[in-house]
Amino acid sequence: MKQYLNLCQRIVDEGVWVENKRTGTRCLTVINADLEYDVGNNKFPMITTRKSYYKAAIAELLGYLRGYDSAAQFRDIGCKTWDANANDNNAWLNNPNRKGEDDMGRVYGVQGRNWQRPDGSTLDQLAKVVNNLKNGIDDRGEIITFYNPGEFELGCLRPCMHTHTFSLLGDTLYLTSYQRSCDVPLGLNFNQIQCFVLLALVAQITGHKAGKAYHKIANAHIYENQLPLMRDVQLKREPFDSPQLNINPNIKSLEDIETWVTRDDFEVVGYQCHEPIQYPFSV
Ligand SMILES: Nc1nc(=O)c2c([nH]1)NC[C@@H]1CN(c3ccc(C(=O)N[C@@H](CCC(=O)O)C(=O)O)cc3)CN21
Ligand SMILES: O=c1ccn([C@H]2C[C@H](O)[C@@H](COP(=O)(O)O)O2)c(=O)[nH]1
Repeated sequence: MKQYLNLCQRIVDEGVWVENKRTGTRCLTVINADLEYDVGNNKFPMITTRKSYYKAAIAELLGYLRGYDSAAQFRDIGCKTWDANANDNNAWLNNPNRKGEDDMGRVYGVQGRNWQRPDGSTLDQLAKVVNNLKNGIDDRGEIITFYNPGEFELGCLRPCMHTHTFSLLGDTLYLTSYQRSCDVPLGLNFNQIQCFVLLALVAQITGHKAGKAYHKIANAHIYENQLPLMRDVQLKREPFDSPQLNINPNIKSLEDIETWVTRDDFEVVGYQCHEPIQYPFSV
């Protein structure tokens, strides 16, 4: 939690104002942040200086792992975070590739599970990585990337946390995740949880111990309309100790994740937090 607050404070102290055309709201911005999460010792990186809706963050990750392409699918599993980008952004509403209400297009999990090859066949990046890791193989390219510049115009938003690299050292699995753009008050609260859960889940279904998850962010920002709440409210609070995350031990395969796992297979114990803060969201 301290590393999160340090990043927030760094943006407040050293950030530079950058105009943003897509949302029309300028952002206080820093470049480069390195965060790490101790998954092996189950220190769940949930924000404690405000209430964190961790189940929605986990549901969003489950949707990515299943290759969802519609905000309605995300809503059905308990996550409303894609409603605005699918239905309220003018550039996407006017894009002829949008297939109607709730369509997100070829973003995130679509690329992860259904990457299109030039010959028309598709590639399942996640299945390849899980199969290799299950067999103790790390070919130094156990990478899942959602970043497909050739198909940006087919999706509502370019992926933010775009690439995940898994590494095996003996029987311990590590994760390095890359993020190009980070809304620190809103998005990072979700992204920290997702890095942690992605490593914990993949370690569980491939039969390895989880080590650390490393999270590398290029552009980390606070939108101008979020700044007073961050600077004058959230940053004035003292954090509590990290809680722990219990994952249903019956989750044993990628197929389990695809078929029956829900956000209720994840339970946090020992979570103490301050009052909720509702940050404005820029579409
Ligand atoms: N401007 C912006 N920031 C983001 O963080 C973001 C996007 N856009 N677009 C794509 C996804 C959607 N994400 C979101 C969207 C909404 C919340 C949000 O409203 N969170 C609230 C409540 C969540 C709930 O009740 O389930 C929060 O207080 O954390 C979080 C992440 C992350 N991404
Ligand atoms: O997982 C996510 C998804 C999105 N974000 C934030 C980062 C930016 O504030 C916006 C995306 O806007 P771009 O103009 O495409 O950079 O969404 C996030 O923090 N985490």
